[in-house]
Amino acid sequence: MVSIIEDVQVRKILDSRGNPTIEVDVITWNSKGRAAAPSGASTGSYEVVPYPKGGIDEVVSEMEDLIASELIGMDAEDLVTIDEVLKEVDGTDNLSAIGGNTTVAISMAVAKAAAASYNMPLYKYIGGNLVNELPFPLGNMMNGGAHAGINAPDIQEFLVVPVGATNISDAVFANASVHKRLKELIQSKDSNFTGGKGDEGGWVPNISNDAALEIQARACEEVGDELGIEIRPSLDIAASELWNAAEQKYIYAQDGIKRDTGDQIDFVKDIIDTYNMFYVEDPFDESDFGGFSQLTAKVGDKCLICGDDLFVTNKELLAKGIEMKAANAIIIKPNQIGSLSETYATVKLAKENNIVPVVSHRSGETTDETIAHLAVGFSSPLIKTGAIGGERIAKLNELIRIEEELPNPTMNKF
Ligand SMILES: C=C(OP(=O)(O)O)C(=O)O
Ligand SMILES: [Mg+2]
Repeated sequence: MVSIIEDVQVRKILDSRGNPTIEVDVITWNSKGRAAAPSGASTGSYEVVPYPKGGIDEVVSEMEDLIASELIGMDAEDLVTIDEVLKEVDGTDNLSAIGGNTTVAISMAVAKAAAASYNMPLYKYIGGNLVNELPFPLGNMMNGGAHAGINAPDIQEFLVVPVGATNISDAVFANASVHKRLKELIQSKDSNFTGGKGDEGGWVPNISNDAALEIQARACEEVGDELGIEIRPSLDIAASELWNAAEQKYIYAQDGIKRDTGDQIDFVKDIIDTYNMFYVEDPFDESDFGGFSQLTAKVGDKCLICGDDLFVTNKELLAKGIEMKAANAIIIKPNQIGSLSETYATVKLAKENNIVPVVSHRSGETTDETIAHLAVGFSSPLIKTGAIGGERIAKLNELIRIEEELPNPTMNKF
């Protein structure tokens, strides 16, 4: 079947932070695909540029017709060529002319339109008929750093993974239970706690990093015992946000501590050992492949060390990381690289080299559920998409629906 594109429509919609973001409809002769782009707050320096200088308004008012005229008549199934045409229309190295959020929303909407023209869900269109694995959800429990206000911990994300869950429904409800338990535990430690949440729905406590690590571990243990499901703590340190290049130190403002790279290696290793961490993301600055390599050599046999700002979903940066043995996991955020076909190429390279691909949301999200389909379609062992909040549960609930549709669903393996 040929899924000829008949129209491309671009609009400005709200994201979860109340900022404008882009939504695209791609219409073929027999189907429609819709996708919206997310946005980051702790973005990596080597991500593509999300929008042209004039922002989304410039895309909607000046570029919609240009983009549509290029794509109309093309086959939505030929995503690689479509993504190349979008890059040619942009004409820059970093997609700054039409914006990586513009190209990624179009790219995802094209794939969804192609899938819909076969009456097929996106995960099946990408992963094939035999795909049957659900990702374990990395649930966001407490927020600090760039995703929270002052007095919050410096570590950006305190996460949990219900590694003992045998189905996605138990897994997402286990995460929600830990989130509830943590509210009680924070209240007992922090008399100023108002119940405030960060950008990704985690609580924002006014406590030290150590205190947050302790209650995170306690909540995992208590809820895990109650449910009979092993739940392991995890972190996104987002260390690029803490790195002060002039001082060559990581600044932990909440704790009043500065750490050089050697101290940071010891600090993170100690946390991994003490709390039996399952996963630690961005423990070093985005330029410090060496620090990543040293830590991975020490703890990579028992903990996933994941690069987010380090790799920005970029195949070349991942190749460098593979060469240097810098990490054993990679965050996959399609809008960091600007197209679904390049996202796929990065996932493929990761899998070929036993690097765990972790499909992820951004801190600014919409109710778009595409990444749930990508995680299943790519057979990604993990998905990072929050635990509660409308824009987060849009993905989690979609995973529950996908599990129901699959003939022999099973949780993924690591
Ligand atoms: C989701 C994250 O945050 P942001 O979207 O702000 O980059 C992250 O750092 O993993
Ligand atoms: Mg991150």
